[in-house]
Amino acid sequence: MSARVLDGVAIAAEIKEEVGREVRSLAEAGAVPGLTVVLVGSDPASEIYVRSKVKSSAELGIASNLITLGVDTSQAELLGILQQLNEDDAVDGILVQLPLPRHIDTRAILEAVDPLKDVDGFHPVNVGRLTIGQESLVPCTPAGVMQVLQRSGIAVRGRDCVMVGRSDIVGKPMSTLLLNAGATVAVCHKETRDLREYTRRAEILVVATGVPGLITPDMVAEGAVLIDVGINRLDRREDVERLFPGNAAKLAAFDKRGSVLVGDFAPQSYLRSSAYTPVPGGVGALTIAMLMHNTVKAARMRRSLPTDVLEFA
Ligand SMILES: Nc1nc(=O)c2c([nH]1)NC[C@@H]1CN(c3ccc(C(=O)N[C@@H](CCC(=O)O)C(=O)O)cc3)C=[N+]21
Ligand SMILES: [Mg+2]
Repeated sequence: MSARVLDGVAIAAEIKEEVGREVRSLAEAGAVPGLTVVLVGSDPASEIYVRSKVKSSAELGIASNLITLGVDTSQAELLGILQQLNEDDAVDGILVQLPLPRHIDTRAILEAVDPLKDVDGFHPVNVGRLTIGQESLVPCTPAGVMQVLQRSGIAVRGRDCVMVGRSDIVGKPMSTLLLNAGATVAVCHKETRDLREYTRRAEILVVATGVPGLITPDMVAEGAVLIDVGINRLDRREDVERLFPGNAAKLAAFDKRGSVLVGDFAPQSYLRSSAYTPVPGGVGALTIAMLMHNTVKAARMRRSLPTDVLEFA
């Protein structure tokens, strides 16, 4: 069987186009959506992600603002800034880039964001609303996976789905979304005794562990749909050679840049699938598009405008 590549970049572009239209219609009504991203410290990966969030916002006409704070910013200072942003009527979406420095209590910060401005969907109110199937701001990466499935014509209702990874950011909300969509869902994690026994049953297998090459072909059912949420940067050539034996394209990419991005699936496992999301260019590409979508959705919710006019909620 030859597997279909699920093109995250193309799907993200389609969503961004829709969001751009929604931004223009809000702007015409005098309500330009605003997104503020808060970055504490100077982690190089975080800086890249944050810049690309700000750039995408600008492209779509969202008024974005980046607040960068020193690594030694206190929790109290950060809470003060969030309070100002909560009260600022020009701010529809607030995103505090993670990870935060160790001296800051991440949960306390996430809970200080107004749930109506919580475009990451990490506030307990949004987590709870998602769990009971009420309208909410949904975490961007799992929401992006649902869009990939839907826009690729892959049915979820009644299917056997396995989620590997139980993080609050991906695994838990992803399994909730699949469950709410009518799937049978098993959630596996580091303590799972026989991972393969579960993954081999999956018609849709979603993996978000951060372990490059964790899922090998023997763990994949023939014809399964594979969704790779892992983003791992390899910066040793021997690791690339081990995980991608004979893959000239990956090695060439490594030799050009000194590192490559790889997912949690060993590439040979794609050969058994009916469809899969590549890394890069799969699910990761959706994360920012969904952030843009959530910003528009937040802008509408806060003004009591209907959200069912959006392409999806
Ligand atoms: N509060 C918070 N919210 C987040 O949503 C958040 C965060 N903190 N911290 C870091 C992670 C990571 N993240 C990504 C954004 C874009 C790509 C992305 O565009 N990936 C592309 C390109 C990757 C590349 O080439 O570097 C791809 O996978 O194809 C990936 C990952 C958002 N995060
Ligand atoms: Mg996870």
